[in-house]
Amino acid sequence: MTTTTDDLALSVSAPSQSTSDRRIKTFRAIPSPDTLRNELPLTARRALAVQRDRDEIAAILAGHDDRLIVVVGPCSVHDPVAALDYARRLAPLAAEYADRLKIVMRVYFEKPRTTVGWKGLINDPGMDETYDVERGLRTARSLLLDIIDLGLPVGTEFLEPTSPQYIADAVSWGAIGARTTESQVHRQLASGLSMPIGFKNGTDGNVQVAVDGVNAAAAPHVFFGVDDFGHGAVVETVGNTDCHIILRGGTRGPNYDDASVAAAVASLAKAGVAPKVMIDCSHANSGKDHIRQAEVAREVAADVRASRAAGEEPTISGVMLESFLIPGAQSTDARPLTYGQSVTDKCMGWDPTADVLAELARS
Ligand SMILES: O=C[C@H](O)[C@H](O)COP(=O)(O)O
Ligand SMILES: C=C(OP(=O)(O)O)C(=O)O
Repeated sequence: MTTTTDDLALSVSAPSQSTSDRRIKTFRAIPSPDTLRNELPLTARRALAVQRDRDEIAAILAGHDDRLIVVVGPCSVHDPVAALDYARRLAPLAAEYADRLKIVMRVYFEKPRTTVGWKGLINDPGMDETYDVERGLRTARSLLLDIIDLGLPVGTEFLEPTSPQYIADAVSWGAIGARTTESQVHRQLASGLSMPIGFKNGTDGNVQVAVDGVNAAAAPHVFFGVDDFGHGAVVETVGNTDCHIILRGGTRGPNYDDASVAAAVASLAKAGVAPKVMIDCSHANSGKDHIRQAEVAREVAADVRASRAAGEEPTISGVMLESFLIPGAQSTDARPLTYGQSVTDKCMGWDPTADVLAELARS
């Protein structure tokens, strides 16, 4: 290659200008998934429990088990002590209603934001913008193991495409959120995840994007990822046929009424997907009003009861509730923080949660 006078002039005026990483402040190394999993092992006993729970959830979604899946717990985990305290209250109810409900604790470590905000315990465990992701991953994994030891299956939203490598072995059910349900990256991810996955409808209420997500995740994919040792890798998946949609309402209002559920089932049938739906009683279905969540859950319970009484197989196979020890929500900036209260969306308190679980069990 010949060097021109222009090249020479450029190299003198800007000798070390790189075109890459112009907006990156730092890269910080973190342990590989393999290192963290060895440090906090799932163990054979817990792995058996996770596999049994995944199988039971998949059987409910396939219509082979007529229990109702109930994903219940805080909007987000910020304090592992309070989350474990919640799990200790939930575990006896999960055992008591086990013949009618499959209770899964909502243990959400990654929060998708409408614009900006705290992104969850893995991203910033101190909620102080120190972003100690290594501590976040360790705390998250350790909490999952403790909850499994109480006999509860764990459900979480998968948001970062590489974080599942650190925790997914301990998760029995997963969600792809309303803000990422249309994302190819998340559909590919779901196609390789080992547990049933629910796709939320879009924030605008578009259900078709969730149906498309279920269909896309059922197919095999090849994409960029990270292997167990943290090395860049090409990932090939076999596809995940245990996926379903979650109706969470949208900007035009709730979508858990009979007509909306029937329309969603018709879209699923048209796409050749099993007509199984989970209703999120929170978010746009409750207008983000935590007190309204209980009413939504009661209406869903009545619907399930009515279809059973009519001898029909209910299309609603699950519900989701955002619930914590103390009702409502507080700011992430509050100091001191109120123990057991959400720092993201408003949650139902413990007592109404226990009442709703009893009602769902009766349905
Ligand atoms: O479930 C939690 C929130 O609704 C979601 O993360 C969006 O939060 P935001 O609108 O407060 O950013
Ligand atoms: C972020 C959540 O919900 P959605 O994606 O429906 O907004 C959530 O369930 O925490």
